[in-house]
Amino acid sequence: MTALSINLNKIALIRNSRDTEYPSVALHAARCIAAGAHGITVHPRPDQRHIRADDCYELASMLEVEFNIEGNPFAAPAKSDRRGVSDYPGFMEIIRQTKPAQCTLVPDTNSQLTSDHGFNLQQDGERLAPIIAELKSLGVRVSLFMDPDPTQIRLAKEVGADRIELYTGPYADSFGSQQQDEVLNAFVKASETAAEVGLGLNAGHDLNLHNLFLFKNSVHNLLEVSIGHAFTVDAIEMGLDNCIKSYLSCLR
Ligand SMILES: CC(=O)[C@@H](O)[C@H](O)COP(=O)(O)O
Ligand SMILES: NCC(=O)COP(=O)(O)O
Repeated sequence: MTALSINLNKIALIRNSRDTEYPSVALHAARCIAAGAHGITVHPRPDQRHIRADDCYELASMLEVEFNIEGNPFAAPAKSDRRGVSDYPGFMEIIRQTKPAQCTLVPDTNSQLTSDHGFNLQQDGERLAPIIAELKSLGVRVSLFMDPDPTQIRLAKEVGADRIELYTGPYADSFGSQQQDEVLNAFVKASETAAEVGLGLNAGHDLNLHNLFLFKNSVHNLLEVSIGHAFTVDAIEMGLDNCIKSYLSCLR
């Protein structure tokens, strides 16, 4: 069965909209796990718009399920602009302090609204290699956020990744349109390439209750999906327990 990892970015976004600790990211993580989630994902960005470094430390101290921290490995330390909120220590420092089960490296710039592309390893592979080596020396599984490009996926193996996470935004955008099958086929071929070179396969971004079942049953050997944006809204509408059950039913 494909593992369901719940991304808590949007819970943190709601919390950060006031000077309060409610909703608690850690408590929400515990509720998701009690309802059946297999793992928790967070994406600390330098502006700490949602997930903060302190959230990562708290989650790392309590989670007994897979913890996946996503982010730009080249993101440098940044001063906090909020009273009472710790500075952002740099992405790699967060990983060194937390040693999560998995780290998903994402090529986001600080100003991006959201993640919207995978790595270009012809451009970034050389400077990623030592980072990947350090992560693996910490005992952290390394996943690279990738577009469904077989050439790039082969390079992901060469630079030492354990897995790739396919960026599923284009699939979600095409879902239900005339372009759906063509776009989905690119992801199927990418999954075949990952399997061929011995990379584990994760996927995420804009997956939801409408498009998840087809994706999961089309690609090969999907080990994990990380879902947050749509999940958060669905949970408001359906209730958390029913929502987790509905997403899990798409993954069986
Ligand atoms: C890498 C990815 O696609 C998402 O995991 C990312 O966390 C989305 O970030 P925002 O929640 O900041 O849009
Ligand atoms: N890696 C994808 C993720 O963690 C959540 O993406 P989304 O469901 O918030 O689009």
